[in-house]
Amino acid sequence: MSVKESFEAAKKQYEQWGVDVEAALQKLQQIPISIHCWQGDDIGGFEANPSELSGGIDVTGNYPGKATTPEQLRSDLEMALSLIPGKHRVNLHAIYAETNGEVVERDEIEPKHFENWVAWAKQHGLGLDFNPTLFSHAKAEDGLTLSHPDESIREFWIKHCIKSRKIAEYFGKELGTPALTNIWIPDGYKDIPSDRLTPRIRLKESLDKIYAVETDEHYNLDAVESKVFGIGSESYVVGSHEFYLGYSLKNNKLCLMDTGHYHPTETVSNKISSMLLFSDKLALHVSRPVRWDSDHVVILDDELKEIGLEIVRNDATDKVLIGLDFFDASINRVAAWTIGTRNMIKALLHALLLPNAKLKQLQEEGNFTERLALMEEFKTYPFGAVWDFYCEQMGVPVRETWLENVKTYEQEVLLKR
Ligand SMILES: C[C@H](O)[C@H](O)[C@@H](O)C(=O)CO
Ligand SMILES: [Mn+2]
Repeated sequence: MSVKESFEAAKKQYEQWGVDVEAALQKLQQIPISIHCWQGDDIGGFEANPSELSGGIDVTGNYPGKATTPEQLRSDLEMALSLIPGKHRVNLHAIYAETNGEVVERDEIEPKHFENWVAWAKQHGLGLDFNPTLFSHAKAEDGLTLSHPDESIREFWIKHCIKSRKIAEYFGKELGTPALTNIWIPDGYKDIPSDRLTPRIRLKESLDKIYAVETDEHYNLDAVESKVFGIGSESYVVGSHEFYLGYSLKNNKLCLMDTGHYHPTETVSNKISSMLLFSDKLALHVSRPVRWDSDHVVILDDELKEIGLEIVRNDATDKVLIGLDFFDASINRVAAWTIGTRNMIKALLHALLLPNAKLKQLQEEGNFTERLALMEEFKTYPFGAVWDFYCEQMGVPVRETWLENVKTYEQEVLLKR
């Protein structure tokens, strides 16, 4: 059976339950995923005076072919994007500035250092998102930045964040789609703090100063990302979930939830509906924590499907800005992007193909038997046939055939670096 024939047969099965498969595919095309550039070079960046990766995050593995120049990174991203159905976004960090070998301090970065990225994004019809980089730097060596007791250090990072928001605003203006500027800081303590409040007061004051500088919301949206612990901040993180949830609600910012930043049995999927009741938008970093915030490549597991469902059945595809955040250097990095991003899209498609209205109705009626029966039976509906058709229709390889493209690219490009 051809991909189209399998699709037609699958479509009939879904249609029996009132699922409009064509409409689902249309909708799916309109959901952008923000693909993080840092999977391609193990969060190295291109600064003229680079520092070792710090901030309590870690990339393990030594797979050959890592991108070491902006051109290589863009070429690798192009390769991955050619294997991923749909039009997406690329998420940059400040350390990906291009300064022609000149040392430009982080508090001095300008839009001109990202002109090549913008030209490239225009060429490929991509949106861009942005992150100030408050780690891998001498002024973050003790693990404190915006909450640092030393005012001059705080001021340095405040300026860096303001400059970053201006760069994102430039992205938004140039590309016609607002950029999300996400602030994540590593600040915290290894051991039990004697004062949890004072660093949080300082963080709040620093954020207030950053956001006192206005940007146009047509071009830049602001997000803040919390964390539960990191390497070296096991006992206390200044920017906890409660801190940023409170801050974002009070100050009309987006709360960004990273799926690796919560306690092991705490799920982000269960938070989305509550948060959307009190906030127009929220943002995600979809990752896969294995025992800790290990940032493994995203797989199509139950939690990913549940996240897709919460976005789709709550009609929140325009309200939840989906970004990815994983970095695995033990496998081919182009494959890592491809696997993780395709899985995120699969989770959304899976959700779009469920009879969500019917399932909601069963719950309202208290018919939990039928609710469970249908939810379980739909797990073996021919979702794969619809996914294959979507890939074919969008002009990207069907099923695992994309692996051949990656292997050829590895031989011809990556292994020659
Ligand atoms: C590189 C990212 O900004 C970083 O991973 C951050 O988003 C994070 O999740 C830290 O744990
Ligand atoms: Mn993250």
